[in-house]
Amino acid sequence: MTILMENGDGADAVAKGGMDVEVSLGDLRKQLDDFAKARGWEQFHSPRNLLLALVGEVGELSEIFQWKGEVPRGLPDWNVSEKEHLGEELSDVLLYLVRLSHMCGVDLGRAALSKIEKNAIKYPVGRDYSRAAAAASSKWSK
Ligand SMILES: Nc1ccn([C@H]2C[C@H](O)[C@@H](COP(=O)(O)OP(=O)(O)OP(=O)(O)O)O2)c(=O)n1
Repeated sequence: MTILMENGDGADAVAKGGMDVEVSLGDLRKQLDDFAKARGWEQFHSPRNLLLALVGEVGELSEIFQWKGEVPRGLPDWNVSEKEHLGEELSDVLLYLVRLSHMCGVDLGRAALSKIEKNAIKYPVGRDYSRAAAAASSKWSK
């Protein structure tokens, strides 16, 4: 599975013709493998440890938004340093997720594509999703 990494100001950079770098989950998995091997950290990268590290990073990500109230898409009022910090925490979450999946023997790209297909079946196009609460409930259509 390939994801697009945006250099610069996220969605704005793309709109302004900023450079995109293509990165595959496989690339990240391999780099994380090399990173852990080089430091003798494989012994610490058990599924449970990685899950706890992932949750910790989700906490750090949440702290960035904590007490700010709702923020508009694209975060137009955030400065470069705030966006850089956000990018770092998002990356920590992604990297631990990729590593955790690998250590659990799950092909994350394949699993994600399959889940998107299941989501599309569960939430078919054309239904009334105007009530957000209804769209979030798995029982709403039964
Ligand atoms: N045993 C470890 C420790 C770190 N990392 C990598 C994955 C994360 O991308 C990043 C996390 O590093 P830190 O634990 O230093 O966390 P932060 O970067 O968030 O630093 P801080 O908590 O000081 O803000 O390093 C790793 O793979 N295995």
